[in-house]
Amino acid sequence: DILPPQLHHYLNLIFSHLLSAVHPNVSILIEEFDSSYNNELFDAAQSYLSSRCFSSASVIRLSKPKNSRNLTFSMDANQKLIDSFNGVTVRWTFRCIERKSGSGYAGFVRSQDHRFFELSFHRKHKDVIHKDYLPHVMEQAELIKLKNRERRLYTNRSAEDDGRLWSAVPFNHPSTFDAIAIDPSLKEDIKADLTKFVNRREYYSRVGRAWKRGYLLYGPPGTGKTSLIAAIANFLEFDVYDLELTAVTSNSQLRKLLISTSSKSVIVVEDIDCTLDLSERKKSSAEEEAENPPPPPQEEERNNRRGRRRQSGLSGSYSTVSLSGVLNFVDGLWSSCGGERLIVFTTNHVEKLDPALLRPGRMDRKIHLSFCEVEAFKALARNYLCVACEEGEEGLMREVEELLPKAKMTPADVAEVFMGCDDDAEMGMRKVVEEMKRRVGVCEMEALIKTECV
Ligand SMILES: Nc1ncnc2c1ncn2[C@@H]1O[C@H](COP(=O)(O)OP(=O)(O)OP(=O)(O)O)[C@@H](O)[C@H]1O
Repeated sequence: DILPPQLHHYLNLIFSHLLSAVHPNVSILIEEFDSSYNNELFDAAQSYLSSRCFSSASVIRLSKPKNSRNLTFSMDANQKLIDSFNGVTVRWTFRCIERKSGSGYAGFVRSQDHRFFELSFHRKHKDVIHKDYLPHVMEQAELIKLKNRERRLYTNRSAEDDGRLWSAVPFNHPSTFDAIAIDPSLKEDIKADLTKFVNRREYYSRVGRAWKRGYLLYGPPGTGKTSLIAAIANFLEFDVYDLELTAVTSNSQLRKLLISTSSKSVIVVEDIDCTLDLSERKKSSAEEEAENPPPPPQEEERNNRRGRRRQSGLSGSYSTVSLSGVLNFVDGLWSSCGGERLIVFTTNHVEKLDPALLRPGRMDRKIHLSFCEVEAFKALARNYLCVACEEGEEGLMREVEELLPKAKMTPADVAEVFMGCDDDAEMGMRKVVEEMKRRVGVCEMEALIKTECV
């Protein structure tokens, strides 16, 4: 207190010079989680170092994620790795500290371990590290990611168990547009729509809209809704996020889930009518918000518990997410982080859905998938039996054409019959005609009983 400020300043300078002479190195800590979300720099460092650790580290962890094509190298705890960049030498250390109790986010218990990288270098290189080296690490990691890119299927169903928002497995669904049996013109129309969508980055930015598109697929079970989603993801080479609304405990958790999705992804909510309570669907979202203001923290926690109970099947099966939460999701405010996303809802009962959900801008395309028609049948016969219906099996094909409209067979029903006949095309066609006749017979019998009752 008695020293004049100028002297203070000089003494400080002298001490810091002395300190840097004794401890010339500084460290940057890069933690796995940044408050609530995955720290992208940690992920980048992990990818970057995995490419280097094979040649430099003395102990390496090697793993092969289930169904993945690639091997993953990673550093063991407290393992050190020396890297150099433009003549600057840096030292990376991987640290893993076991936590006593997990601290949660969004109601989850996070992984018990506190994992982070420690990057050490001489303090005179601070600027190079900050301005050049770290961007270089991010860039290299991006290249590695592109090279090893494996599309992933994310789900929030069991993610809670390992403390994450989403758990992921490689996405290897074999469905393609070639294998999907739907009206050929509808197929071409969907492909053109998707291609146009992914090529319109500039357009969406110019008109000030989130770069997202909403599809609703509706129709009876077994008409190919799930198969079409997989075909779309394969066509666009997008990841898939399978969002189970009944496992989402609140609107705020829904937001967190959506914000953590990556660009170039398809976000799927299957059977939306079964997962969202639409009993008050005639209310506008504003009315609903007025009636259900955001709950106080204790209430939110109660809702979370209720959500967990629902998940475990103890009470009902609907999500605690409200219609307005889902409408906000479809409106895409959360996707302000950029990047294209396709949102797909499926339902077997389109009539149960709130008109607010269906309006253009929310659901841009409504695609009806229905019972098997002639073109779809021919496509299935080609795929499953290698039969070109135009040439062979003409007699049976004529019967199929006659019976198909009355038999109400879904593509799944037809595929099931064909699957049972291995590669025997004639048997496949005969069996499918028999099945159609049986169904038409049942329909006629039911109609007869109905008229007799009347
Ligand atoms: N249009 C189709 N083209 C080719 N295969 C189909 C088609 N529809 C159904 N299938 C076959 O039937 C199986 C079930 O279809 P899928 O699960 O896609 O139907 P869905 O409409 O999603 O049914 P649900 O409403 O019960 O979920 C698929 O594995 C696929 O082999």
